[in-house]
Amino acid sequence: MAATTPPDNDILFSRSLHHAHGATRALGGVSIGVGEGEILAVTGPRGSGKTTLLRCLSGQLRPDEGEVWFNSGPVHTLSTAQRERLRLTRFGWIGTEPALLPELKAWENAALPLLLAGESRRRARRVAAEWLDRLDVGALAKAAPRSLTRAQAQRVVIARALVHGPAVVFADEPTAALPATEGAQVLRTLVAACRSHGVTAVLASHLAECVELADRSLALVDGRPAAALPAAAYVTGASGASCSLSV
Ligand SMILES: Nc1ncnc2c1ncn2[C@@H]1O[C@H](COP(=O)(O)OP(=O)(O)OP(=O)(O)O)[C@@H](O)[C@H]1O
Repeated sequence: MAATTPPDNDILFSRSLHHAHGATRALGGVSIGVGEGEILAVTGPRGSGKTTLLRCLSGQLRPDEGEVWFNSGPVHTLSTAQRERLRLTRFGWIGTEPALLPELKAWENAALPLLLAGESRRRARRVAAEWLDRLDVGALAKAAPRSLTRAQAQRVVIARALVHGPAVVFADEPTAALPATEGAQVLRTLVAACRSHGVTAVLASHLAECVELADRSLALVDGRPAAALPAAAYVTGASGASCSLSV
């Protein structure tokens, strides 16, 4: 049966996502729509399925069942190579650990998506330097990753996730490996950068501040939206809007 296309106003959309890692169920049916330029916080306790959801939405993982749509095109039916290309050109990814290539300088790490896309080194360096400036680590452009603090390195990772003008950025607990104060600052910088450039963001985070900064939030429990939980356990965003979701 042909899949029905998702609503036009959602840049990212999933329908009834199910996924298991071996015998462990990670997602038990998650349907969600994210509008262009929206910031969505995904919350939930350890093991609730946040990482698996972000990996399915970003095309890293093909769900066992269900659909993922980006820009009205199906992601779940793409080949591995097509999904890799989509990730490289239209998405940005920020993991928990600030993973940088140790043999490259900070600016080269930040410029990687542009260099891989065949941009000239000169232009890639200029654009990467602009992003490092915006993220308050411009002075560290020539630094080796080993000389950076974890918070500085994560800012370089954020620059790398945004440097190629992605449509959607996914961040999986981007501040969990950072000291609390620095983590909150990095999160605020990330959200501000997405907002000022109209980038849609899906942020998994345990920080209450993430929910406050986001437009909407989705709480997961055992791989399912926690819509049935009491209001106090299901926090909505600053706008007061809860996420459009169904199971
Ligand atoms: N590679 C894997 N192999 C086996 N089980 C896995 C794997 N990855 C995740 N799981 C299990 O799937 C469930 C969902 O995990 P997931 O990492 O998506 O949740 P999470 O909310 O991101 O958790 P955390 O906050 O700890 O990162 C958990 O029960 C987890 O143990």
